[in-house]
Amino acid sequence: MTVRISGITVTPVAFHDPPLLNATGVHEPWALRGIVEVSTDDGLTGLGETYGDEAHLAMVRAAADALLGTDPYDLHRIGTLVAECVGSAVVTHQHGLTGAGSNQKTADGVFSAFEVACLDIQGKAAGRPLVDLLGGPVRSAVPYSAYLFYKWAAHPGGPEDPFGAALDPDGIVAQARRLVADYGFGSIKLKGGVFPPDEEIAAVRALAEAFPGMPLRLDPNAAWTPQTSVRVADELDGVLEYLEDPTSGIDGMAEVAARSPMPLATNMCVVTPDHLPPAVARGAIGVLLIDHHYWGGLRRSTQMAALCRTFGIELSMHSNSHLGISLAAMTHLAAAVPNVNHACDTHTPWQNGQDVVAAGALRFSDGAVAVPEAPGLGVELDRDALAAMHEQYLRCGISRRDDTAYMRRFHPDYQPKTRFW
Ligand SMILES: O=C([O-])C(=O)C[C@H](O)[C@@H](O)C(=O)[O-]
Ligand SMILES: [Mg+2]
Repeated sequence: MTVRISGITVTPVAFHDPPLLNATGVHEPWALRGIVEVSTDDGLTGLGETYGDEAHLAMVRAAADALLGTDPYDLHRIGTLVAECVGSAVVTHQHGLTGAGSNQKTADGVFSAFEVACLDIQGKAAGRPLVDLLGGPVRSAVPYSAYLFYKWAAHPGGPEDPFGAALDPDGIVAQARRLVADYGFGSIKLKGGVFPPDEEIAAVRALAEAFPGMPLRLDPNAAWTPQTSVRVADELDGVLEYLEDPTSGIDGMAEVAARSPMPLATNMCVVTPDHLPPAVARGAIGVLLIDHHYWGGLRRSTQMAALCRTFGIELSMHSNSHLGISLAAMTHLAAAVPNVNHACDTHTPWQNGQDVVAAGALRFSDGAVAVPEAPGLGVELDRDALAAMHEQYLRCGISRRDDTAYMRRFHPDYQPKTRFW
């Protein structure tokens, strides 16, 4: 029986984002995403979620046109058509928090949204949850970590958000208490690279005291030199389960890893398959934070996971600001991969209930999300919410995430922090 893709819509959306601080600046008041709906001539629709920056969306739209008439089971052909559309283009995320841009990463990022939607269709056609297309579940619920951010109480000129300020160890511990109480998280990640390393060490120590025995991570997004990274690693020996991207580049990470008491993790220096051989050869990383949005979808992520297992690299999962389609995809993926042995990152709490998917399919219990059992991704679009968030996109005045430019509106001399301390 032949099935063909008969329609694809790409809808940019915007949702409120708190003023979360990182090594490149501060989150703008709106986070952008692209929602992809792929429909087939036999009446099924699959969902995908991707980045919302204009340049990326232009490529997603161009690829969407090229995919009409293709078979949603023929993911190799879809990959080829996407690569042809992308050509030699390189789209980079201005914030740089997910490492350098490349042509491969650009094509993989466009492909991913369609791959997830096609797998959603395949699952619906088979009457099976998506996880079954990835080899079946090795866990019935996926643990996520409390993702802490230093933050302002409010966007300048705006109302205070429900999370309040977190600018010192007390604020960070209070934020952690709130997230752990509300979601039941059993691991904690602090986004660092905001304050001098000693202040962030103090915050991690305060977390260790407040949550004895809880796995902790610190991620300064390469804000430190290798020398500083080694010092911080030494000071936090026995406190961190892993240290994420303390410095930049495979060489820099390898230099730190050789002297660090805990494993180093990355979502910055290994971001396409060609980075893995040198990272393995140099012993640069112990944990990879996989992210299907830029690793070319869910199946390619499972292939990377298998490679990592071969080389003794453990897995966690990376997250940018996202909505429920992504959370569902991340949950199916992590449920199907045996060596996701650390709680995954998610920005979900920072959405504060905003979503394009109907409530109910994705719930946190004891810090974990149960794998949806309905066919495909197991989530349905809330069309009213989608329309409202699209309106927000049209009115928000942001078409590309730029944490540095936003920070400079309030601190004109601000410099992003790469190997700064
Ligand atoms: O390195 C990471 O874990 C991230 O890139 C996560 C996010 O991009 C986070 O840093 C953010 O949104 O500010
Ligand atoms: Mg990171």
